Amino acid sequence: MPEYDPVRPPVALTVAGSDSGGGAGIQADLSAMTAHGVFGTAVVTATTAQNTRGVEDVHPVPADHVASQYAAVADDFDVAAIKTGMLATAEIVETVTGAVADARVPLVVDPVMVAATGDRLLSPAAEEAYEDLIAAATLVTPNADEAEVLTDEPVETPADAERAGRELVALGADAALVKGGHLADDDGATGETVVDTLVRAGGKEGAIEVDRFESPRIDTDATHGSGCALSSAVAARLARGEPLRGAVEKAVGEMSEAVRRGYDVGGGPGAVNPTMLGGE
Ligand SMILES: Cc1ncc(COP(=O)(O)O)c(N)n1
Repeated sequence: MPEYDPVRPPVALTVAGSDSGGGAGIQADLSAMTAHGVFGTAVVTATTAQNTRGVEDVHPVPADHVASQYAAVADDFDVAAIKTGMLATAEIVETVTGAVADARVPLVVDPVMVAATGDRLLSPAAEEAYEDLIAAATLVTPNADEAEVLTDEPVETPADAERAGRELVALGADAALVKGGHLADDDGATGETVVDTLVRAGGKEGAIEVDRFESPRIDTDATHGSGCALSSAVAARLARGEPLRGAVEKAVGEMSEAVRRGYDVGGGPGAVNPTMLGGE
């Protein structure tokens, strides 16, 4: 790996929505990237009028302006990894898929559909448009609900998560991390442990490799921004040149601390603290 130069750090790009409440979206992504010593550039896909209690209003950015933001960044910076978050509409999903098609850098796709507060962040018509973006992904990071929508099958246990991960890899993603925050155990109970399942293509002779990462379940509803921070952490590590499996394992491991030390700001459930991420 090249020696780290703080004046010329690796550059990553987030393509995501703005959370006026600061806990998720672009705001969480840039904090997570900075915590990794990675310079964050940002293409804003939508602004949300949002706080810890919910999403009041969503204003998608016109797709041609999403494309011009992307071109401005791609023309000037040596972007080493890209992550996508909230893409809001089918047109924006398609525009971003077209824009990243020849980027030739790792692409982490967090298929944001619904906020932790239950508010929709993606038009239902856009769910199908995600297939082509997933096919281009180095890693796709759905939670159980998003994995259900993307694979059309229930995702309730780690075994289901593995099946969904295999299906996302069959769609063309190099790897899928199906997050286990909302899953029961294999035997149906909600246990002390959260199991995140990583399915990767490209083992020997095309074999699929499966890893299960276990973390202690933290009893809190202050998980706002956790998906954004995790996918940005993986993108930042990939921008630093780390291999995928290790990047995911470290990012998943560090998320416990980001949740445990979450911010208690605003009247609703608080947000994770992305500055806890980015260790060696
Ligand atoms: C702009 C934006 N992007 C993503 C999320 C998802 O985050 P969460 O599921 O934690 O609410 C969000 N609420 N707002």
